Amino acid sequence: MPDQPTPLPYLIIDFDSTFTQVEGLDELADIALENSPEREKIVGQIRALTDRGMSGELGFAESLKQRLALLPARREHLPLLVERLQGKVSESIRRNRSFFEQFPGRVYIVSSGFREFIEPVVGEFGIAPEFVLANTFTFDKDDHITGFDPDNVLSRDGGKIEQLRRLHLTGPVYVLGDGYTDYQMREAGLADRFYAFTENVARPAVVAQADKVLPSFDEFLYQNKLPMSLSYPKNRIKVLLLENPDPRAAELLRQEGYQVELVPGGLDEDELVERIEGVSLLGIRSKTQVTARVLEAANRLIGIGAFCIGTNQIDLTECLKKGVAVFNAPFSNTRSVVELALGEILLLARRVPEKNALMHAGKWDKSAGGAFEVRGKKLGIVGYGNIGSQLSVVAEAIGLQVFYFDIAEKLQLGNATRCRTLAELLAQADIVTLHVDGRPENTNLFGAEEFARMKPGALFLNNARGPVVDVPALAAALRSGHLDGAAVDVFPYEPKTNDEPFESELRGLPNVLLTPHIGGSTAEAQRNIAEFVPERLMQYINTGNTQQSVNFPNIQLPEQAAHRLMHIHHNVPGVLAQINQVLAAHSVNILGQYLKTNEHIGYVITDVDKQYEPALIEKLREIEHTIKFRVLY
Ligand SMILES: NC(=O)C1=CN([C@@H]2O[C@H](COP(=O)(O)OP(=O)(O)OC[C@H]3O[C@@H](n4cnc5c(N)ncnc54)[C@H](O)[C@@H]3O)[C@@H](O)[C@H]2O)C=CC1
Ligand SMILES: O=C(O)CCC(=O)C(=O)O
Repeated sequence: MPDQPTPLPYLIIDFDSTFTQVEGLDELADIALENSPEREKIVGQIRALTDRGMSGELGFAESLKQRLALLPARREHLPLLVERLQGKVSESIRRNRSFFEQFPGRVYIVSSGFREFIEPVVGEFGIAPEFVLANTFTFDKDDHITGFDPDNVLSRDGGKIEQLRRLHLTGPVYVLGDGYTDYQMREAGLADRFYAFTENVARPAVVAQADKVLPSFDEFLYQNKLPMSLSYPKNRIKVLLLENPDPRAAELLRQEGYQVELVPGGLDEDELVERIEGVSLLGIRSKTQVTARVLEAANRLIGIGAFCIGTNQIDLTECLKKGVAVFNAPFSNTRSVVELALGEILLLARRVPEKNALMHAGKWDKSAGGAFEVRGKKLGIVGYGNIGSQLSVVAEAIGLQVFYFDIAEKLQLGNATRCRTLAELLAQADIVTLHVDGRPENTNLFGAEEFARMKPGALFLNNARGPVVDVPALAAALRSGHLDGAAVDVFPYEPKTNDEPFESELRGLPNVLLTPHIGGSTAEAQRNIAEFVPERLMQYINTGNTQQSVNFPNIQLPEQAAHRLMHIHHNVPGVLAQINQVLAAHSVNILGQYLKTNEHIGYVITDVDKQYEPALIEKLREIEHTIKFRVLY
């Protein structure tokens, strides 16, 4: 946050759809009509009248009169309404409650809504009744709401203007609101600025008149260098999402208040270099290469979300050196890949790819030649991680004997047999399936030599990564008849978009199933990923939690009523000591401190007393070997 607070101007804040997320009268109608068959219809009519009044399409007094005529509400409904509105205070206003408490006497609520429900809601924020200027209801002897007090200036057209005039405020006056009547105070020359508040509703006619548009109250505080609960407004955080992750991802990130931009398909290095400036969070899938050059151009990048398992497309070490945390979805699509592999094994064993092609060409070839049951056959799994081991379990359930080879020590599941070398596995497996990761050392893990070691007539599957297999060698093994079939989902080069043609030596070979990298492309997997990855990114931004980051030291942090400072530095001796010296020199009390390092960086989270001088932040930033420093809250 900028550190020099300016004197607070008078703030005139609207209530309905600004201070709260909703319109009070719409909610009152909803409550009053709870058991009425007409509820939906009447609430809809009231909403439409509210909108027409707010956008300036219908005179305000007329809109209010027509709404109240439709409203069958009673005094007893008001406490219910207040309770509902207290739960619907705008998010950014709610989180900055202490701001309102700090500046009594500077904030007025000027509303054409009703005092009966506004006062108790804003009162919780320290705004006293004399700073609430609003209409009042009239009631009949049976406590039905009959209308509004016509002597109240706010019930008339131009009422807010007259009300503000009567306040005789001296000094700058800023108006924050979502409606045309809020803008009119500025138009009448009574306010210095009109801020269109769009967190809940953005009315084009109102936005067009605004001096500034506020997607959140944090943005107002930030622009005016006023104290705020967040260190940085969320609406300033730009997210770039590539390769079409499930729409739920953008929805969650937008709900958080971030600006989200979507680019269908992937971007090549040059294109990404051009687009990455100003981006705080980048979301990709398996295609986009995040290289050192891209990271060099990424001047604001904080985190990368890989909406997939594999992260070999990202230069993880360079990310570390730039202080960029990377998160993936390590098991959201595991089951989908396993199901595809199992299906492929069964189809290849029955030569379905070949029979299917013949049938489509009008050829009836009923024969058992080359077809076999998988029961009792040996399945060799190379890479016994999440996918490999899950496949092991389901493959055993249909009678396959499982053998596996992994470079790491792995828990043996069910009756699976561990092979000590790849050669041992290849010599006995009837079907070989790859589930290794795409680390550079795995490039061409399978070439002519490995295929030659496989049993004649064996089947081969690659659902892992394209570069792991030497495709010309695989094609040769299939053409020669040494291998009986293959299923391949991943390729050394994959088209960037669905419009680009697919080229491969494997095209046209019999009993070869080719799929366009869809191992994880199921509704379930994509939805799981779209929830998992944004959650990790948001947690990192909000709390510094790096649990499950693929490159950062993993720290799971407790919640603390404090200021939280995040410091990422090159892993050299003495940085923690320097941080603590700076804190001590500013008499700041440390409430909690968490440090983890890896070979490249040190990651320190420090929770400190609420009170500190802005100069402290500058000093922490200046510490030698600092890569990134952020005040989280
Ligand atoms: N086709 C698709 O759409 C999808 C493909 N994948 C690919 O599948 C890979 C595996 O996924 P998970 O099982 O979740 O990863 P994982 O990290 O849990 O398992 C990978 C295993 O391979 C082992 N390994 C690495 N190199 C090896 C080698 N040379 N020889 C033997 N073992 C080796 C590792 O020790 C590890 O146990 C991912 O990295 C990704 O590349 C993942 C999801 C979808
Ligand atoms: O669905 C994708 O884009 C990639 C899936 C994949 O290969 C992975 O999760 O690693």
